[in-house]
Amino acid sequence: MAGHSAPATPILKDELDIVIPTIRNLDFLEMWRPYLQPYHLIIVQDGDPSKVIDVPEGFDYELYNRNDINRILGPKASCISFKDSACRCFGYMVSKKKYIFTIDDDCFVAKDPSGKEINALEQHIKNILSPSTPFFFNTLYDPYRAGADFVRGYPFSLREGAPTAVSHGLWLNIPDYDAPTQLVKPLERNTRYVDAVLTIPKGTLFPMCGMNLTFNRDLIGPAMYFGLMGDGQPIGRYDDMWAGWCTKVICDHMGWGIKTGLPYIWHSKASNPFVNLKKEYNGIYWQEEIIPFFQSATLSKECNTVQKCYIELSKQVKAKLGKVDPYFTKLADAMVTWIEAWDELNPSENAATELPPNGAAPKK
Ligand SMILES: O=c1ccn([C@@H]2O[C@H](COP(=O)(O)OP(=O)(O)O[C@H]3O[C@@H](CO)[C@H](O)[C@H]3O)[C@@H](O)[C@H]2O)c(=O)[nH]1
Ligand SMILES: [Mn+2]
Repeated sequence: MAGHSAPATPILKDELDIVIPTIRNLDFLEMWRPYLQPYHLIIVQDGDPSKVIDVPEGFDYELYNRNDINRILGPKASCISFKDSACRCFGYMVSKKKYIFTIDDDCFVAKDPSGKEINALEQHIKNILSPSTPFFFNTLYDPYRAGADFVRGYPFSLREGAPTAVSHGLWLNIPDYDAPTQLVKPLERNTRYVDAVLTIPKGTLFPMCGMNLTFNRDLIGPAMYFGLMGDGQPIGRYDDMWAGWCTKVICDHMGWGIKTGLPYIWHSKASNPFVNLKKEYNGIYWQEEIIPFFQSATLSKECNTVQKCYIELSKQVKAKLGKVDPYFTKLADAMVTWIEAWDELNPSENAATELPPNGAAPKK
């Protein structure tokens, strides 16, 4: 019949997995159904493995609980956190897809100022498929976005941009504040919708939040280790931060970009600030040492794969942060275990992205 074309295949349908850590339930997926149903879900069930997590009808998924993680990784399961959202990184490891979108189970579809629902995954895909500009700041924000461009004075030699490794989305309603800020501003809600996507400049760290995040797994997957947190650990709620700091140092070294801004999700649930303070206390104190460590971290040109960069970083963590607290020695060892487990589960990807001899950013 004229005029009727087959429904368009959702972009990256077979190249992207959606990773969801959960200790609750997955009812939130009902609101996301129009946007996420075509994609494969990897659900990482935290906490009691005997609890049954119901997945809404019609979603294509695989679900892993702690028994599965222990069975699949054996002793290497020690690097995967228990009773902390950091467990989500197991989903990154078992995925076989090029891209990952990870979202928390208390994040819902937000609306833009016009009242239109935001398809967060669609915006993440636009971000991750278009280049970044880490080497020279474009004052009109994302130059690759329709209706924008590079401004006068922007070097033409840099307008090809760099491969985008990470797309970091934001949150309306409950902002991702630390416990002290939550305690002094319990009623604060983020109502400000900023219509922008920015590349985080090379040499600048940022606080990566894991609740609305997409990354190119083929490029940066091995660096996305959400560090040892939760049960048995002296720190919590710094898993995504740790991954973000390692990832940014490695992206800067490899010549890749990280974007932040659109898309927004609606974050519905404020976790308990007092519980969070107990989890975060050491992190708030230690980060005054951690940040200078990452700001001064250097990687040699022999570090031409993400795995090699990560192992080198783990050695520096042990040497320099091990003095701050024995936890960092344990974390450095867990970083190595993570890479060993990653390479064991992803043997074909071991020939990871290597920087060509001239050091130019690899094309992927
Ligand atoms: O022990 C746990 C606790 C939670 N989860 C799952 O992880 C996400 C985030 O949990 P929650 O929404 O309760 O926590 P927030 O404080 O809002 O999360 C922010 O802090 C980061 C934690 O490091 C998180 O990425 C940020 O968004 C939910 O899906 C819980 O079900 C868990 O698996 N295990
Ligand atoms: Mn939350």
